[in-house]
Amino acid sequence: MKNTVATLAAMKRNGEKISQLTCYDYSTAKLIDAAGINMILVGDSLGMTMQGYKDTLPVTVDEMIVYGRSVVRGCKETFVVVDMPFMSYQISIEQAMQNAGRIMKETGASAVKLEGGKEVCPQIRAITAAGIPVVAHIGMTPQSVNAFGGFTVQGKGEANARRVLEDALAVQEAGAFAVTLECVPPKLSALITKKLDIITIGIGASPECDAQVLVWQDMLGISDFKPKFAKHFAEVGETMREAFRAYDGEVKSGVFPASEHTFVKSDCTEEFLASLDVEY
Ligand SMILES: Nc1nc(=O)c2c([nH]1)NC[C@@H]1CN(c3ccc(C(=O)N[C@@H](CCC(=O)O)C(=O)O)cc3)CN21
Ligand SMILES: CC(C)C(=O)C(=O)O
Ligand SMILES: [Mg+2]
Repeated sequence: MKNTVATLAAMKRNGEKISQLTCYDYSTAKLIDAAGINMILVGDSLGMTMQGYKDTLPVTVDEMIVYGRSVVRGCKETFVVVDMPFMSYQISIEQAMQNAGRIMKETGASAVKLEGGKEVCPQIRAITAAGIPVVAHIGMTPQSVNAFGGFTVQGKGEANARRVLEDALAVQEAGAFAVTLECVPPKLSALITKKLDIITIGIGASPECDAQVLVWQDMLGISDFKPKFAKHFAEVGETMREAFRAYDGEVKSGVFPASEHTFVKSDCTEEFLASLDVEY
């Protein structure tokens, strides 16, 4: 079944959990789509996982579009959300709409996501008014890493908890159809999930959230990144390292390629090859 804003909202109403993974390429998108994952996030975390930056700030709209359209081509049923990168929506409503429009037109995604609470509600209102579904993202918003002084848990203490709840209510009121709660403590994110009609998507949050998201390299043990929430569902990184070592060994020992990996049937006879006498 194709996932849409309507089917996802119905899942929340029926108390069914929603799965989301990040993804940045076509081959992985096909695997995620075939597994029945409801949503993909083409996250600006690609600046770290795919490009090796220390944070997400250098990522551009053009880059999000290249990765985003690759993922969309791999999805038949999964709902694709693309992150708006740092400084592509903060400057003005006009800038936010222009970039959200470009992302939708040039990737074929079904929604955009942007970080922030009350301060980005004018942008959320304008983008949704243009018919573009918006996912908000509150709590630990990685594009503010320099303001936070690190990727640290937000919503600690009563004043911060109140602010996170107010942000959640504000983005819902502004028209977001879902909100990501990143590193928001469990009781607070459970309360937000109860209070909101829109979908809450947890990462390092509560199992009570309507949806959960993880970075795909983290859940497969491929990244060197191990925050508390990054459960490994397989050790694919170790499997890859072993396969690379095996390949290296077989190339160097001459075991690979074997005759079944070569085009034996298309070959010329040895007599003919011996008769070749070509000069430059
Ligand atoms: N590979 C990857 N996975 C992610 O989940 C992810 C990214 N990259 N890049 C963008 C953001 C950054 N994120 C982060 C980064 C670090 C922590 C972290 O180290 N958290 C500490 C808690 C710190 C505290 O106690 O305040 C932890 O121990 O989990 C969490 C989320 C989540 N996102
Ligand atoms: C970690 C998730 C929520 C994200 O925003 C990203 O992958 O960029
Ligand atoms: Mg992001």
